[in-house]
Amino acid sequence: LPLENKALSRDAFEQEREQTLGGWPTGADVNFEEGVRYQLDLPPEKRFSEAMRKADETGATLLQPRAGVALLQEQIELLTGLQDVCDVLPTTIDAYTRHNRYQEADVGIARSREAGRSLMNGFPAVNHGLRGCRELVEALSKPVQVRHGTPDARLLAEITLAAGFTSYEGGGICYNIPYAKSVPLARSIRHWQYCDRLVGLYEEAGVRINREPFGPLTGTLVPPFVSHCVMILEGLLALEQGVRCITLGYGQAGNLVQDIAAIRSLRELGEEFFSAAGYEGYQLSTVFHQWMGGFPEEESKAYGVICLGAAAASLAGATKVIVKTPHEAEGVPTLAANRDGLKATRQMINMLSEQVKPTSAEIELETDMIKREVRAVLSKVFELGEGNIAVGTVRAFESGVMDIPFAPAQANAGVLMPVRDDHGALRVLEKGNSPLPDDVLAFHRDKIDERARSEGREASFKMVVDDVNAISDGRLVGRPK
Ligand SMILES: CCC[C@H]1O[C@@H](n2cnc3c(N)ncnc32)[C@H](O)[C@@H]1O
Repeated sequence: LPLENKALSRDAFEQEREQTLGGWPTGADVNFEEGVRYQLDLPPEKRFSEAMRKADETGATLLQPRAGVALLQEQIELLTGLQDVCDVLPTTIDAYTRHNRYQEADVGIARSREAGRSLMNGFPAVNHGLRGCRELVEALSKPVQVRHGTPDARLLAEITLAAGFTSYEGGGICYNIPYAKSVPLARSIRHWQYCDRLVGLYEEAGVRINREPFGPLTGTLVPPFVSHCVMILEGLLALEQGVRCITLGYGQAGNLVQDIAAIRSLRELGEEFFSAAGYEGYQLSTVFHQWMGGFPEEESKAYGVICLGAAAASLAGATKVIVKTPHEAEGVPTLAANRDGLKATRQMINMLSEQVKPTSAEIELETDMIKREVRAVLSKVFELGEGNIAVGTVRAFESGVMDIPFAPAQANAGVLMPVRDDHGALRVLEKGNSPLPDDVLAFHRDKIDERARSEGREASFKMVVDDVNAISDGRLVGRPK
């Protein structure tokens, strides 16, 4: 498949659609015009783009959990049990569906029915099909989003969008590099151009669907500039396919100054690059994911992590926060645990939302640093692409210009290495082939040296390992034992 950054033609799209809808019997129920009519009939309070627009208008930070179980009635009960303590709803999709293994998802459904409880780690929306997904949407009073990790998410998009989901998470980079081992990047990017074109066709028919690239990536010490570059590239690729409502994401790193700077710079860089590319009339918002790394097992300590994430999201002015639960260290949370994480987050945000957002010289410095890093990397990506950012992205990963720490994908170089500085901010210990300017690299090195001196040890991979375990062990910086 030629990889170009051009809106897919209607012919190419229709041809590919035939084959996509044939991927599982439930695809046969999907009819685009019927899906558009269903979407147009949804009331505004069930439309994600409306909720995000109002939140940015009023300066609110919306709360959203993750939630997905195998069976339809249980998913309806679960989301019904969550919707009074959150602002927008998820449906987290199971791992079989994420890898297009619908036959095994069928078995998972049957075994869950026999067991009388969910034996899957998410909702198999393709197997439940248009009817099941519509029943879910109709049972709820708030907007619902598809959350998953699918390199080839075309059939999932066709079914869930026609069913009335009004937001779709993911992208060709963010759902490949952290989620797949050997899916060629060109292929996942191309498949996500289909998903974005489908959203573009809904948009052209008057239905605004929100698209949310997955910001945290591997969720392990990812420096802000690294995920920001992925967010902006996926935003540009989506805009070219006709998407006009985009939420750029970022995973909490832990240092408050850096997290606030990360969210503020993400929105500003989004505006900068999207308007420089000539796009206008789009809706841009941000989402802050509460800590995605290892969690303390004790629920009391888990609440500490959840509340720091809630505070950071509010102080940063994020449009939305993805909420964790006190069961994070165990696995799929119970409804009660999910509700408790949301209520603790709501308490924190309510207490902060009336306060003046803090600014400081440190936040300004961090914001400026992130912007310089992103501009340096993206200008190299554009150069590599010779006018085609899709090809530029592939070449950037092949050459290590873009490199995501701790990613399983063969497409990822895996040389760039982050480490926390003495205040817990993420710095670059090993730059790999990242084209960061020398003075920026010197800034990172000085910050790391400061920690090495205060800990009386050399900066090393040992520090990184200590940082990976620090928060589950009760702190931010992985100090020597
Ligand atoms: C981004 C994926 C990791 C996060 O996603 C949560 N997660 C995964 N699957 C489910 C599910 N089926 N229901 C509720 N939360 C879920 C994990 O706990 C973790 O925080």
